[in-house]
Amino acid sequence: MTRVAVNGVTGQMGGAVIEAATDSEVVVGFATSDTDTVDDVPVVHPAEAAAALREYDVDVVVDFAVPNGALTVAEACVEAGVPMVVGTTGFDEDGLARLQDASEEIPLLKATNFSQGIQVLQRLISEAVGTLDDYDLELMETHHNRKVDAPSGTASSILDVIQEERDVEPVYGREGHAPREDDEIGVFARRAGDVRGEHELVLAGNDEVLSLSHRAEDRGVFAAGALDAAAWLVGRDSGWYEFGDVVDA
Ligand SMILES: NC(=O)C1=CN([C@@H]2O[C@H](COP(=O)(O)OP(=O)(O)OC[C@H]3O[C@@H](n4cnc5c(N)ncnc54)[C@H](OP(=O)(O)O)[C@@H]3O)[C@@H](O)[C@H]2O)C=CC1
Ligand SMILES: O=C(O)C1=N[C@H](C(=O)O)C[C@H](O)C1
Repeated sequence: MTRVAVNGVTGQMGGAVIEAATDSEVVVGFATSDTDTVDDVPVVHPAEAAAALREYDVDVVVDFAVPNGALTVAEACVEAGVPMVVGTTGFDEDGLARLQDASEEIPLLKATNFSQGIQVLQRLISEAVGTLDDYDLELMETHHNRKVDAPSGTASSILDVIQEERDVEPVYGREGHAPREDDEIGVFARRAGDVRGEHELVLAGNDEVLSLSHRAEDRGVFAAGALDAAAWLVGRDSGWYEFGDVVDA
């Protein structure tokens, strides 16, 4: 069985990963709060992560935490020579560059969304935006009221896919008094209740509206995808990998 360490083990996704780990074993977790165990998994402070990776003979780290915490543990993975799957979202440019640096030393797979449906949605969006090349585009996402980063990592990735096809300028949370420009894309983030994650792209023009959307119904879908990615990553060469590499394999 693959021996997994979970960064952010006390969080919503940390719990989902422990629950989904049936073909692998979660042997240790990292979090900053003063907690000894989560579901019998020992919890270690991220500052001690490198030693814990060796002590618990960890094969791979699965991370769903916060950007600073992910970067601390990425450095520990480099020190201990352990591959890392990064699910945390909301990195700034400097954080992304530090992850890239880590990927020169260890196999590192980063995805803003570990559901297979989002992989397919991104391909459909690429085709639709390329084909309906003069339609207005508007991107919406909805998440639970505890989510701290906006727009979601997934929405940012979808925007990247769109910008590969069209030169559009994002307008975040439009307000005020101004005509819509042809080259703009409205991007909207809603936070309410316990919504697991909804993303929708609307394409409108020529007397029609096309809507492409995805809804995650349980965090288990992300946890299962991340664990698949973790098992796939063990034994790979150092480098930067994406979830598409796993799904297409
Ligand atoms: N890629 C994907 O498919 C998905 C990505 N996500 C992303 O995963 C991340 C976590 O989401 P979620 O579980 O809902 O969030 P939570 O707030 O529930 O959990 C965050 C976790 O991070 C821990 N944490 C905080 N600071 C640090 C630190 N410095 N080092 C290590 N751990 C730390 C918290 O514990 P403590 O306070 O005890 O340290 C907690 O365990 C978010 O960025 C979210 O966007 C979520 C779902 C799917
Ligand atoms: O915080 C979440 O919950 C989620 N975060 C990811 C994101 O920012 O896109 C993935 C998913 O939508 C759930």
